[in-house]
Amino acid sequence: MSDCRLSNGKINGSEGGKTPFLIGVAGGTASGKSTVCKRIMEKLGQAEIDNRQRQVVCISQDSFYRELTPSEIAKAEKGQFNFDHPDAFNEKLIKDALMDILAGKIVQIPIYDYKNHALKKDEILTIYPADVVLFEGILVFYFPEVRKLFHMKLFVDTDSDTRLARRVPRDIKERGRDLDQVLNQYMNFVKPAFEEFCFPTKKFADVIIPRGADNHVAIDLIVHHIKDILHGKPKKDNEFWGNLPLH
Ligand SMILES: Nc1ncnc2c1ncn2[C@@H]1O[C@H](COP(=O)(O)OP(=O)(O)O)[C@@H](O)[C@H]1O
Ligand SMILES: Nc1ccn([C@@H]2O[C@H](COP(=O)(O)O)[C@@H](O)[C@H]2O)c(=O)n1
Repeated sequence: MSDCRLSNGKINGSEGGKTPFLIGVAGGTASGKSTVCKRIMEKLGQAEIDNRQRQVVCISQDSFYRELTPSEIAKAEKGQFNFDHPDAFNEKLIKDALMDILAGKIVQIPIYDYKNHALKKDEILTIYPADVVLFEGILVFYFPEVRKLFHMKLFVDTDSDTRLARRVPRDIKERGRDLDQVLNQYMNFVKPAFEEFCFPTKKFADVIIPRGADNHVAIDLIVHHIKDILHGKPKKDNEFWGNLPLH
């Protein structure tokens, strides 16, 4: 394996492995994107499998937040930085990583630390060549150059009250925030950016999943489709799905 280190510490190595089926999973904050991906992996019996042996892996777009300047970090600590704007992400690194994954290379992805608004220094996720790669995040369909890389696009469509009701306790318990900070950030940045940048990308989805992980029918259908791919059935775009929302 030959390695090259990218600017955010990612190391990409050429393995000449298989080209995975790349699935994008978009949706608003706390819509259930990660939970949907987890359910898909569980139903495929992939959740407990060693990273190296996995046929299905999941990557978060949050691993590609760009590094902040000290003054931006100071703003972020007060809930005054816009993490929901496309400029908060490093589009080039997203594209490079996905292209490397599609080329069957071993790719190392940093893990994001929401408490410090930065990538973790001591933790990295190694993505070995897999059959299916899920890439989830609020703006995974926003950048055209990234969007065109997906073989299949899912949009998790959960109503905004439910999303806010989930985000508040999650950000307080898991992301080190207080109530005022979460609500101010939501009203000033998260909600307007969802309307301007995330929601309009729903039209690019092949499959819309209302209610997220509660939608067992949609998840079962997606899993069925992935199993067909893993068992070598042809993987043509929209072969099965058309452009139907799965109500
Ligand atoms: N169907 C569900 N029912 C109840 N809680 C849920 C459901 N889906 C997700 N959650 C919870 O909501 C929060 C956000 O879910 P998550 O999957 O992390 O969303 P996202 O990845 O879109 O931000 C988490 O605390 C998760 O446990
Ligand atoms: N330092 C950060 C980075 C991101 N966020 C928020 O995370 C949301 C995206 O993650 P989801 O799991 O909710 O999809 C996004 O809405 C950002 O506002 C943050 O608060 N702090």
